[in-house]
Amino acid sequence: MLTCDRYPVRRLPFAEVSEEDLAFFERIIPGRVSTDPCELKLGNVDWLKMVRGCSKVLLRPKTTEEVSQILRYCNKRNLAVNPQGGNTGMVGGSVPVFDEIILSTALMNQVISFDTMAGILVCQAGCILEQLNQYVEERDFIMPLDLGAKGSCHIGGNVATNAGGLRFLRYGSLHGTVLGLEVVLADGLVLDCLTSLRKDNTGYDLKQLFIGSEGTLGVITAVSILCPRKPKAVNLAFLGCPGFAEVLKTFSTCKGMLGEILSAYEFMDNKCMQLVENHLRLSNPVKENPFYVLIETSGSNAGHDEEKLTNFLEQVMSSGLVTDGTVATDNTKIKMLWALRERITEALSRDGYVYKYDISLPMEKLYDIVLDIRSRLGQSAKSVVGYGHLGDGNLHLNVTANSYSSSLLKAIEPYVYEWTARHHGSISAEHGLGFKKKDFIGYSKTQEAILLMQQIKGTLDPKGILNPYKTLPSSSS
Ligand SMILES: O=C(O)CC[C@@H](O)C(=O)O
Ligand SMILES: [Zn+2]
Repeated sequence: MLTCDRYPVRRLPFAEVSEEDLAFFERIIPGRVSTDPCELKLGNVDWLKMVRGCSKVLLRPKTTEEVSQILRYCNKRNLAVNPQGGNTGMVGGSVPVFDEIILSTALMNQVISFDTMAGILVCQAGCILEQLNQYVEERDFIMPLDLGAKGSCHIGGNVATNAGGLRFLRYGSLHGTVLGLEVVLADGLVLDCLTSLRKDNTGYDLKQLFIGSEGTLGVITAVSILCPRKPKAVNLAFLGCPGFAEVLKTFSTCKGMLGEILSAYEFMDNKCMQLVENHLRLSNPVKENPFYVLIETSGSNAGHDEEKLTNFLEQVMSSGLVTDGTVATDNTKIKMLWALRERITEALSRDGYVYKYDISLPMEKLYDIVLDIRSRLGQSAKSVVGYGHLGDGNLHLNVTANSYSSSLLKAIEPYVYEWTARHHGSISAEHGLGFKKKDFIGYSKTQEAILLMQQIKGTLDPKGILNPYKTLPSSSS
């Protein structure tokens, strides 16, 4: 179903792509202008198959200069543009809503430089996260972020959406690790903020505006990012907890006993475990429990880390916070245990139509909303699950049903957002607002803040050609 048929959205008065436009693009990027229906089918739909546009052209620039020429032209012609990276987003931000031109970063995939002393990587926006991680690992570093979608997401898309992921707890947000950006603005101007300095307090830090702006303020073409050293020892513990209170106490114990080597603390409920078992045929490595946690440590001395982890495990097992567990130090088992958590999204999408919520809440309230929604929806939902980045106070609440139903949607929204706002949480912790959540921004931001965002958008993109219908609320709402 087309997005414009499912959702109440009206096409803004942008121009339509003409034969002359296509000829112009062909002159700038010969052989990289696609009107092929099969390629467009892929570029028009998000990977969850929940939003679908009807773009008629997909452009694949290789250089910043090409992006600049394309945007300068589109801005003059009043043609709307949808920047697209790996198209792995969760909120419909990376696909057109109507017939916006798809500007893909897929061919902008070159590493520009790597400073082996400082661990600073400079690369084009279309580099795939997993490939970058391999590249820096060969040089004894790792990327500061890791996501389930690493095999296809682009670093430019990660930065544009301020993706969080599994290493956030240790290495923090991209607002801290991104040192510089090169961005092409709506009128084609190239904004070169691609520095690699750790410290630079000269004026406003403009790059921060583009981190998390979801392609609405400019197209990120290159990124400079600080990479941590590759840890010498990595351990992963997969533990079963009898209740959510124990999940929280285990976290607190873990912070005290493993603080400096802790690199991830993730949780999932038993319903998630059942879904990965049933849909993906993965097996539960521990005895059945209401909750499971994954604790990763990354350090520089295997012996020390093991001793710390053993003491911690003795403590949580003897106090009954954890009833069963398994530990992995070798890569194969580590990957196998991570898959149980990383592949929940995939298992959910095989369960049916998925309603996704990505919420920040005070940690002690994190699971209450799952219980509340589960009892509120009763039999009308197939599964209501909770999992996520507990260490960051970030819950992924997902509801599945056999098919899309507007009455089920009405039972969840805006209830979930009201609940979140009441507890001073965020209605989008790490996935952004995209198309699907933009009209709910008011639950997490004040009117003054939203107005200022609209003014910034108006200054940088006066015609509104960049990723329209995304991030900021539609003027009628
Ligand atoms: O599918 C989701 O809702 C969450 C996806 C991702 O952010 C994760 O942490 O696995
Ligand atoms: Zn997540």
